[in-house]
Amino acid sequence: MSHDSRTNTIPVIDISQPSEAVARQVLEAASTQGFLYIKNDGVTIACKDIDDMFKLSQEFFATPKERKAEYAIHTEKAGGINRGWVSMQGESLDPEGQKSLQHRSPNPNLQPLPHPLSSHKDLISRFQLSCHALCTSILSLLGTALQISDPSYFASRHDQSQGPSGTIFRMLYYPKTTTSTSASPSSSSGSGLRIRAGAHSDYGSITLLFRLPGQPGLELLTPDRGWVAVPVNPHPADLAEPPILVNIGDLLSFWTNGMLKSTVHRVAFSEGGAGAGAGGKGEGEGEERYSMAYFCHPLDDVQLAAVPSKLIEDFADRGVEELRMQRKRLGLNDGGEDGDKEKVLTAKQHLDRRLKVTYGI
Ligand SMILES: O=C(O)CCC(=O)C(=O)O
Ligand SMILES: [Fe+2]
Repeated sequence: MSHDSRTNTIPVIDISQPSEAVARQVLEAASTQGFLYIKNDGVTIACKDIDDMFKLSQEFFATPKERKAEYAIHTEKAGGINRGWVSMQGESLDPEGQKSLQHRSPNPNLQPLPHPLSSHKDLISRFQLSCHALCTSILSLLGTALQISDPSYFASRHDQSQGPSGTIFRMLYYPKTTTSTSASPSSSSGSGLRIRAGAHSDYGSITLLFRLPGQPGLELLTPDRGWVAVPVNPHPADLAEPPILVNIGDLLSFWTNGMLKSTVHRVAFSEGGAGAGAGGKGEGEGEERYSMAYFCHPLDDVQLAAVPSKLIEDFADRGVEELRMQRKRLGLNDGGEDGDKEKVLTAKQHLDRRLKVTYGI
């Protein structure tokens, strides 16, 4: 498996005019690669808000470490479990330096936020709500394409006005690495590759990922071609704005008998430059990197029973082995620690299991 500039064929889908044909395109990508791009129409999520959020993130991560540490993850000041500032090596999937701030989301009454975020609550709320609106559109298209009798089956179970959920918005910063960290055996592949976020799949239903042109590094694991780079903008000549990258998380995979794919991905930089350089003109310079991820989760008490869709029922036999492997990879016993194979988990129980594996809490 070599690290090179092979790209993949993740489609860019325009969902601004939703139709059954568009829904089928979304399902096709979600059930094969587990990744798709949504053309950024600038309406659901304002381009200026994305730019302003990145500027805010850069300002935040530039503040002194002691200031950020006051809002450390899981502390009361930062809003409790799975909220707050994560420094280097705070996560098990984080071998060489990724820093992040986790927001409970979307929430107009934002958790206590550190400077300078505390002065930009309107922007942060608006951005998170617009992310959620995009997730809702994607979930509705999936419901349509799966021919569920209620096409809003997924979307309504993610209606955040109906109760708490595990939805998290995360601002990420990968600092420039130093010589000493690059020598670390856990983080270097020995082939000039630095792993900045270890191989993992996401916990939730769907994730929206925002990256900056010139800062690639994301790779997904394909069954036939190994690690493949995911460019920030796959068609820079046609798309003035990078499309929004969407990936399916574990939960939507479990929920659909493995029909939708929760694909393993990582962030890796080659020595002397970020990413595999596969993302178009100007990419591959510098090692510092910022990204933002919106991890959309269903309401805590949603039961993750198989979705009432003929397509999913028909898929059940094929998905069995895949789901078994996925549970194993995630450190989840078959049926859970309580050994109850048939038990239907709620979204919260599922998230708690993943957090336990990641943070040991
Ligand atoms: O920074 C990135 O591009 C991806 C981060 C990621 O995969 C995650 O936080 O789950
Ligand atoms: Fe991820």
